[in-house]
Amino acid sequence: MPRVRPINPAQIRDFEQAIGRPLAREVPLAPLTTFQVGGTAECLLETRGADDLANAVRAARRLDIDYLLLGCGANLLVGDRGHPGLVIRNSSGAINVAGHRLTADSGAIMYPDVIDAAVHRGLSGLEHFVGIPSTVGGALWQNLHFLSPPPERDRTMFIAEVLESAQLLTAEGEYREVGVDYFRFGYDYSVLHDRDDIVLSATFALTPADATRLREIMAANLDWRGQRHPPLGTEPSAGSIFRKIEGIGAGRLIDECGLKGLICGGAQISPRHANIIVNRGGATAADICALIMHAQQVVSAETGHWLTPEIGFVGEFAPVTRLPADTRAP
Ligand SMILES: NC(=O)C1=CN([C@@H]2O[C@H](COP(=O)(O)OP(=O)(O)OC[C@H]3O[C@@H](n4cnc5c(N)ncnc54)[C@H](OP(=O)(O)O)[C@@H]3O)[C@@H](O)[C@H]2O)C=CC1
Ligand SMILES: C=C(O[C@H]1[C@H](O)[C@@H](CO)O[C@H](OP(=O)(O)OP(=O)(O)OC[C@H]2O[C@@H](n3ccc(=O)[nH]c3=O)[C@H](O)[C@@H]2O)[C@@H]1NC(C)=O)C(=O)O
Repeated sequence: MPRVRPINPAQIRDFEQAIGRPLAREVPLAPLTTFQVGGTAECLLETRGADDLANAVRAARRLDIDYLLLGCGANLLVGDRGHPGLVIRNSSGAINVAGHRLTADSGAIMYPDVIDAAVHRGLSGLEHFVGIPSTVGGALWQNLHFLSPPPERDRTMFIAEVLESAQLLTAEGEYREVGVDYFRFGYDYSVLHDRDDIVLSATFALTPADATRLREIMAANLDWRGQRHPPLGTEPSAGSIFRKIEGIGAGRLIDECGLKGLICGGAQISPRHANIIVNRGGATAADICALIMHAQQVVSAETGHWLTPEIGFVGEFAPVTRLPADTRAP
């Protein structure tokens, strides 16, 4: 992973001048991620709307500042040495509904804010993604997905299916409205993985439906997740650590290798779902990396499958010094 170049005093001064307000300094990033892990951001800006986000990104690019665009921090592990550049926290959260179309800023929170706004008006298409931490921008980046409603639960539903258009600040610095094809969506993939485009807002084309039925689907999906995944409120995590292995299951492989419950410092392979690592309190990024590497080595040796991380690693990492102990806890 490329090193983050520290932001220098001249860049800070010029950036503050460009956006017209001071940056927050030495901001702990752990509380801004669902893992609750990681060091500090040298500088942090909270955006105040889609225009503000675009201005901030344009200024960072013009001044050659290394920046991280942070949504809910739900799919990231921040290194213990933090981010020595600029973190732009996307807090642009406007949501508008007109007819069956919902338009939201990219920093709007999918659940509860965006999903509730749709369901409240009896609009179907987003209710499947209840309980998954994500901003609208993060949802497009990873093609947010969940299983189709019960009783069938026979396919995976993707946010791409209801996306109509999005406003981007492109890698080339242009403002552009694009349709769904632009994103080349796949499983856990969009073109945003390979291009430095920034999503400013998105419009979803939804379908009128009975709000009671939508709420039933939401309740069933929350129940499904509650039974299988460790609760985020008490067991912080970043969801699935490793990419899906179609037809086999990354979680199943780790489970079959007997690694559930394995502890390293404050981190643990969840006893509930083997593809999720939880922060039991005081976990460091190094603890989590040690468990990731250990699971990769054991699963490779025992099954021949190589587990590829699905989460993003951001900032600067300290070396892994502590190895997983063969202690298990429920
Ligand atoms: N199914 C599940 O149970 C879970 C799913 N997830 C998924 O993880 C994602 C988490 O979203 P979120 O917390 O908001 O994202 P994060 O804050 O975790 O950011 C992840 C990456 O998304 C990219 N990104 C975020 N916002 C934008 C934007 N406006 N424009 C372009 N790229 C952007 C950035 O990539 P870059 O650095 O390349 O610019 C960033 O590094 C969701 O897609 C969610 O589906 C997470 C946990 C559980
Ligand atoms: C949690 C995430 O997404 C989830 C998403 O919520 C659900 C529902 O759509 O489907 C996927 O979970 P999953 O549990 O099916 O994925 P895997 O970890 O590969 O597990 C596959 C299968 O292995 C089995 N399994 C799982 C865990 C375990 O401890 N033991 C076990 O045997 C289960 O039968 C499971 O169904 C997504 N995970 C991945 C890696 O794609 C995330 O992206 O962070």
